[in-house]
Amino acid sequence: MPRHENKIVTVGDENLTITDVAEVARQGTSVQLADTEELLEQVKAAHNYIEDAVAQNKAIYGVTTGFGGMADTVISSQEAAELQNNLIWFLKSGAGKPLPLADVRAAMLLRMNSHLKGASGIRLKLIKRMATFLNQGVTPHVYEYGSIGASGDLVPLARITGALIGIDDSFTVDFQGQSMPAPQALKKLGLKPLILHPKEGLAMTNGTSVMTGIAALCVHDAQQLLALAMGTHALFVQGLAGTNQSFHPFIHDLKPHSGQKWAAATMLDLLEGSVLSRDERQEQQHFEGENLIQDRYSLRCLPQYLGPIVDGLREIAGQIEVEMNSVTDNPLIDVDNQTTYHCGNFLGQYVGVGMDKLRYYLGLLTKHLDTQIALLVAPEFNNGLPPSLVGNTGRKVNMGLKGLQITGNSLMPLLTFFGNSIADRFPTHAEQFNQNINSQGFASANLTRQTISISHQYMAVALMFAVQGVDQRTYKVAGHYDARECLSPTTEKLYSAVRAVVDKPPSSRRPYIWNDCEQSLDYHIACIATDLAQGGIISQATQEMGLS
Ligand SMILES: O=C(O)/C=C/c1ccncc1
Repeated sequence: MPRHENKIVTVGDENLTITDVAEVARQGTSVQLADTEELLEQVKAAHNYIEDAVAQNKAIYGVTTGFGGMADTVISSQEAAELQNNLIWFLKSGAGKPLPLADVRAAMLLRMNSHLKGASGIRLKLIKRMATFLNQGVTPHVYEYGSIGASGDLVPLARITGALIGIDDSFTVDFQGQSMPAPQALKKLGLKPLILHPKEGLAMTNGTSVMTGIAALCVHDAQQLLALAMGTHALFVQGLAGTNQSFHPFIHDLKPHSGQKWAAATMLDLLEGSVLSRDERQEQQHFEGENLIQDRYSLRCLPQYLGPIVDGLREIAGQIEVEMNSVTDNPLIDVDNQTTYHCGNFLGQYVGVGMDKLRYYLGLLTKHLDTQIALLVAPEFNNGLPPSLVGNTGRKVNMGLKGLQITGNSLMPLLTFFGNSIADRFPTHAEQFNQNINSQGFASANLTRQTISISHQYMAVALMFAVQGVDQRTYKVAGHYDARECLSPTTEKLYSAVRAVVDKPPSSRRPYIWNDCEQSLDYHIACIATDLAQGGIISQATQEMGLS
């Protein structure tokens, strides 16, 4: 994992952002606890409240009672610690493949953050242990199935907790790339195994941190995909010799949805200075009836189509940030009033519904790109480009980007399929009817992670079409194939980044794809998709373009 040497994310005093989560989870940025006296006192006071309550045999759910549908069982103060340690055992029931390490890191960061609000009754020692794991690159192995997102992510968080305390060798971790039993990892870190105190097992496991961690990373990636889609559309408009007139502010001030206005203004900026698209902000260019006087809907209605996606994504990002900075266990301890509240903040409904919507938006986003590709390959609609964007038309056996389009066509329906919701499909009898309503937030976040990965593959295909399209439009306009000279200066950055990633420098003599047999398109897709997944050269370009 590349380390962000200079940055440290402080946890506990301010709200964490989605960027903070992405940096800690993926780039190895270090974390530190805010050392505000008041904050740390609050955490200690909540734990003391629990210790006192147990000593006095007070009835508190999950502390001196059994769990969930067995909350009618009385637990004595002598058994109160064992109850918590046993919780980790009965929840050791995950299934499937391991979750990506970055997702588990995100989860640990968010669990720390939640506990530092001082309403959970957990020892500072345990919270600090999560920081140590994050900073030392030690990540518990967690399974990808096992949470219904109702009493939070009980099963995945139990794996994390068991590893943090080193309860048994069957709880394993990744220690800087090496798999090992958690107790061995603790030894290497100079830490001793811990026994959970009353409430601590519940405080650790009863929360939305895993699904929210995954969701935060998905939102981060989706924002990047939206930025990239904008840049790619701007290349498509240029490849198709489209107009910028439909993005004129006059139009969008008359239907002023914020996402629509943003999309229109962004397209105008992206196309500024292009000699490939038609600049018709003032008036219509020369028209002789050889083509439609206005562009087809996928170009002309671009802001109206993308607007709800832009606004929707913004809303989801806001909700995920609130969830990230929330306390999500039960019961919650009110130190000031020396009392506890039974509640259900662990229900991950905002994550479930938000991630359902996010996948739906990703499906819509790709469907639109697929439509532009369909225009680009059809001589009837592409304003004079060769069929399937064949490079060397003199070589009759060349079929151009036919296979590439089919690959894109195989991915797009998958993405709209994944746009189906899961939050509305829940097990009706979960946990003795106690968790009889549940969010499926974890499943929804996991499905979204898969959708993001397919979207990266799709986006690679779209970018390859965009590059070939603008090269061929350049030839029509300027008699050579080096699109850098004709593109708007902003979109030139994206174009050049793609050419760099596939290691095919632009040339005035040939477009990106000339003869079919001269490159492996599957290899190019893989190079671009990997660059996108890693936030590489192409993401840097969208940042320089002011898109992300
Ligand atoms: O009802 C709750 O608040 C929690 C339920 C639960 C069930 C199983 N394990 C841990 C917590």
